[in-house]
Amino acid sequence: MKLIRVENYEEMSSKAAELVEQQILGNDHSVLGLATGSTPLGLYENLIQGVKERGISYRNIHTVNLDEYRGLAGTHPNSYRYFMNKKLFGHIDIDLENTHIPDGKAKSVEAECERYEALIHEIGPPDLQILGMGMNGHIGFNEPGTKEESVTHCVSLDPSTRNSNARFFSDRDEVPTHAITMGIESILKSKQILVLVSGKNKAQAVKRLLAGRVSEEFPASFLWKHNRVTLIVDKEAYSLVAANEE
Ligand SMILES: N[C@@H]1[C@@H](O)[C@H](O)[C@@H](COP(=O)(O)O)O[C@@H]1O
Repeated sequence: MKLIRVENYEEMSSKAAELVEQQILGNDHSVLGLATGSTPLGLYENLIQGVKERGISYRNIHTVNLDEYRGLAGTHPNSYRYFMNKKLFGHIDIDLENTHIPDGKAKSVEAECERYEALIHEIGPPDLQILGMGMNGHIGFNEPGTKEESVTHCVSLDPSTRNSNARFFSDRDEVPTHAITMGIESILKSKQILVLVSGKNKAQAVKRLLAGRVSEEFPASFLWKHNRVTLIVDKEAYSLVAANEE
């Protein structure tokens, strides 16, 4: 795992954008794996700037998102489809037809998971997958206990994840109880993975990740099984590791 230590959220976001744009400049037909949550927001702002100021084009780019809440339509303001359209896709020259996110409203969740997993393979595993990390080490919505062999599946969300994501909803009870997520195996198929972690509330998780012990109990630790992972971590998120080094 390649570690890039940066000062703060802004630096993490611009460094990440630099790496994403490098990928696009190297191959303008790249497949990007995208994430939601607060962490990649700064990255997306930088990517939007890249279109306006650096002439980056997404015309031939395809994207696959990691996950979607079960039960929310793409028009729901808390759905990840809505988030992606608002925060990124609506501001860049991407063809929306080339952007993929599981359908939270699909009638049959099993069929939707199968369709989505097949789609990832059809358009190719992402050349570059962006990941955030939950405080309990979840990646996508792969909660502790998820098997390494997991592909796209429906999960019951951990109470801690629902609590933490409640900040996006007007009421905690509105946070969906289930989600569709790419599995650990689906994520590890990506050619390259870029993990972004920022802030004090992730310091414990960064410490656990960098301890290097691979365990189902901490899903992000499976990233040690991939040979092209870059972790960009800011000072606060790295603080507990730094304290140990002193
Ligand atoms: N499903 C998403 C993840 O893809 C995200 O990486 C994580 C961290 O969120 P945040 O970046 O807001 O801390 O939790 C959410 O539940």
